[in-house]
Amino acid sequence: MSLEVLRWNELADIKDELAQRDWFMGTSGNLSIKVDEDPFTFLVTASGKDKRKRTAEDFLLVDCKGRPAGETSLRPSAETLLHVEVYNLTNAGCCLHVHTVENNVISEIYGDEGKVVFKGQELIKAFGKWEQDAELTIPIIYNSADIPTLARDFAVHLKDEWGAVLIRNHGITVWGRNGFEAKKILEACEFLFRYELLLSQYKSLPKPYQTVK
Ligand SMILES: CSCCC(=O)C(=O)COP(=O)(O)O
Ligand SMILES: [Zn+2]
Repeated sequence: MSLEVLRWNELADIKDELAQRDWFMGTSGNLSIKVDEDPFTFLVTASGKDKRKRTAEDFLLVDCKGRPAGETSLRPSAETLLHVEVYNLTNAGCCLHVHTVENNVISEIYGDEGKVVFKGQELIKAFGKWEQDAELTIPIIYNSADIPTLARDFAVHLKDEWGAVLIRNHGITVWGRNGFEAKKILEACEFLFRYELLLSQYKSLPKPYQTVK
């Protein structure tokens, strides 16, 4: 089996899992996985598809600038430039972008601060943060409609080989050294977002309802 087919199947499996969680509402989201270093190529989702379906036209191979690497009628994701930045600036092997209600609400609540910080949460260990008082900071960037501008703002936060950036009222983009790691980070982020929202709802209840009987 060629490396491209191997990576295709890996990304298709990740896509199926994220689809089962209903993380591709209204054709939103895009995924990519590195295939080769020389010449540099990666597979990226075709734009505007229903990502809950598994078809032979789900992904296309693109080059280091996000242009189709061969003859195809498929259009790479409109947000391919963000994936290009990930592979250009980090050692990542996979990049995932999803829109969920939870990541959008968190990005709006903390948007003016430009970041959301998590502390005292077991799941920040998914980011390799194992120290007692470790903090996880997820940057939040402005959702520029101009994709090159969005990609430039996003690229500022590409320091490590894994990480996450929220795009305000748009979604989250995560990356990792491989598909397993990127998915782990995405799941951890969505857990933390849901926890934060549930906890703030609970805290807003009048005192008697806060008492667990
Ligand atoms: C209908 S969602 C708007 C575009 C977007 O944010 C997205 O994630 C999906 O775009 P793509 O071109 O990758 O299908
Ligand atoms: Zn998007």
